[in-house]
Parts: sequence; C-alpha cells; structure tokens
Amino acid sequence: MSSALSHWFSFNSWWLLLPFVMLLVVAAFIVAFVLLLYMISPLISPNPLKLNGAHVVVTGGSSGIGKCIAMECYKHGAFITLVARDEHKLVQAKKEVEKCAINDKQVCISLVCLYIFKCKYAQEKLGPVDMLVNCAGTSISGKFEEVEVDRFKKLMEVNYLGSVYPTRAVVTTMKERRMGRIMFVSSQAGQIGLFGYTAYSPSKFALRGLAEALQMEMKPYNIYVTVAYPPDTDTPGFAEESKTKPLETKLISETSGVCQPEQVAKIVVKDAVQGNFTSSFGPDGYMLSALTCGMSPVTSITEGLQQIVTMGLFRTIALFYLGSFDSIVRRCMIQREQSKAADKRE
Ligand SMILES: NC(=O)C1=CN([C@@H]2O[C@H](COP(=O)(O)OP(=O)(O)OC[C@H]3O[C@@H](n4cnc5c(N)ncnc54)[C@H](OP(=O)(O)O)[C@@H]3O)[C@@H](O)[C@H]2O)C=CC1
Ligand SMILES: CCCCCCCCCCCCCCCC(=O)[C@@H](N)CO
Repeated sequence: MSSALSHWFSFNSWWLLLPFVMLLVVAAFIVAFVLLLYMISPLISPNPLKLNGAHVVVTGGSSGIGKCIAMECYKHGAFITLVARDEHKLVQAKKEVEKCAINDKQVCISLVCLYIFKCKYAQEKLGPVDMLVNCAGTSISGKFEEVEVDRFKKLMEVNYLGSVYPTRAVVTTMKERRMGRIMFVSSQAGQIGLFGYTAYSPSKFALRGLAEALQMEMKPYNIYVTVAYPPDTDTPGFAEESKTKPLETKLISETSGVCQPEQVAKIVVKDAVQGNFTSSFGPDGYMLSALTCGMSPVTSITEGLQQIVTMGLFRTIALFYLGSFDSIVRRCMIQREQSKAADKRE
C-alpha cells in the first residue's frame, strides 16, 4: 500500500514540476537571446568621436542652447566655428566660448551668414568638419487661425531648410573621410503636437524625418546622426517666445519643466559623441522618446530592450497626460468665454 502511494506521489509530482521546468527553459532562452544581443552589440554601437582637436560647427551658436553647445565642446578641446546672422551677438559669444579653452592651440571663429554658411572658409581655417550642430532656429506660437500664413513658411525655412543647407555643405567631405557627426536640434514639440504650435511643431517633426532618412544613407560611411528633443529651456529665444505664448501652451509645456541650456548642452554633446540617434532630457523626455521611437535606428541593445519593455506602460501613462492636456484646453476656453461675457456686461 505504502509503495503504491509513493509511486502515485512521485508520478504526479513530475507533472507538477513540468510547468516550472518549462518556465526555466523559456527563461534560459530569453537570457541566452539577450546575451547574444549583447555579444553583437559592438556591431550596433558606434565608436565615440574624439572631441579633442575636432572641428565643430554650430549654427545658432551665438545664443542660448547653441552657444552652450559650443562652450561644452570647447571644454573638451574642440575647435569651433560659430554661425549666426547678428555680428554683435557673435562677437560676444566668441569671447565667452574662448574663456572655456583647455589648451592654447584651440581656436574659435565666427561666421555671419543666413542659412548657407561659408563651409569652404571654415574648412580652410580649421580643417574638415568633424561635427555639425544644426541649432539655429526660432519659434512662433499662437492659435492656428491667428498665426499669419507666411509664418508657417518662415518656420519651415529657418528650422527645417536652415538645417538642410549646412548639412549639405558638410556631408560630402564627411563621406570621403568616412567619419562625422551631424546633430539636429528639434524639440519635445517635435515629438508631440501641442496647442499653439501648429506652425512650430511641423518644422521640428520634419527634422526627425530628415534625420532618419539621412542616417540610413550615412551609416555605412561611419557618420552618425543625432536628433535632440529639449523641453522648454531658459534662453533668450525662450524669453522672447514667452511674451506672446497662449496660456494653454504655457500650462501644457510646464508639464516637463524648464531646463538650463548648460544642462541641455552637456547631454546633447555626450549623445552626439556616442553617436546616439535620440537625445532626450528628464523623465518626461525619456518617456516621450521611448514612446515615439517608431522606426528610428537603435545604437545600443539596452536602448532597444528598454523600448520593447516600456512601450505599453508609457502609452498608458501618456493617455493620462493627454486627458489632462485636453482638460487644460477646455478650462482655458471656458475661462475666456466667461471673461468675454463679463466684458460685454460692463
Ligand atoms: N529654448 C527652448 O525652450 C527650446 C529651444 N529649442 C530649439 O533650440 C534651438 C535654439 O534655441 P534657443 O537657444 O532658445 O534660441 P535663441 O533664440 O536663444 O538662439 C537662436 C540662435 O539661432 C540663430 N538664428 C536664428 N535664426 C537664424 C537664421 N535664420 N539663420 C541663422 N541663424 C539664426 C540666432 O542668431 P541670429 O539671430 O543672430 O541669427 C541664435 O544664435 C532652436 O532651434 C529652438 O527651436 C528646442 C526646444 C526648446
Ligand atoms: C509618457 C508620456 C509623457 C508625455 C510628456 C509630455 C510632456 C509634453 C511637454 C511638451 C513641452 C514642449 C516644449 C517645447 C519647447 C520649445 O520647443 C519651445 N520652447 C521653443 O522655444
């Protein structure tokens, strides 16, 4: 009797163990797969660029984020070309950049031009361009029907075409040298369309499309493209924009806070040096980038795995954000109507 019982027991316990064994096998497969991915990761991750002695061109380098990017690169021993339109601001910025020198060989030159920078001149002075930072840009906010039609064109010209032309000027030499970095400064408003940014957002979304297509062309030449998506950043451009920003835009943008340009510069420069395709800031920026990764290239296994694992969770969080943005818009509308009615009564 007892032997029959023990036989019965051992027979059944095998079956009880089976799900655990299967789970173990599946887990082992996943671990093996991830390990394999990490083994091939050197094929995916680019070699970092050496900033020391490199020639970095920064458009919009006379103010705000661009100026801070130039200073950050100078602190790492780079040679800098600043590009902008206003000569007075350029002279001032050049002085500030030069204060960040780490050796006495470093040179910073400035070029006054609109869109098409004199690439030949810069190359003659400081050698071939190793990194181009497309940071020149401006923003206009307002309700769709209140923004003048020609502003839509202007923003595409400055923010989008203003990044295409300098990039055209440097890629041929970069391809010949089989090295280089190209950065586009987009915005969080280039990942999500927001109230008040019907003219601005498309010009920043456009950069993402350009960057993805360009990266596919450039990768075999060891050239890496980075798109930066900063949140509101405390710069002269931001101060100017804030003067006429609709209340809705202000309240919604406050979600991800205001950054300092020095912080932004540090992160974007690090990402560009590493050859990361996406550069984002803070927890909201991280979530937005994972959420909007779409078919953008990955430059590390960790990044890819994080996107896979977090996508569903971040979409869930995003639905709550969208709900709160809608309620901001609704509340502002009701408030406006009430104050209009009160004005009429007076
Ligand atoms: N500040 C913010 O909140 C955020 C900014 N961004 C983006 O970052 C970039 C820099 O912004 P920020 O530092 O705030 O801006 P600033 O207004 O402080 O600086 C803009 C720079 O771009 C130059 N510039 C502007 N228009 C042109 C043009 N048509 N041709 C050549 N140069 C031009 C300006 O010089 P000059 O006028 O002399 O030409 C200046 O050097 C922009 O692309 C902006 O859209 C993205 C997210 C947030
Ligand atoms: C999981 C999902 C998280 C979602 C978080 C969403 C946060 C949205 C905030 C958007 C801020 C837009 C700033 C634009 C800055 C700009 O480009 C101008 N200031 C230029 O001057």
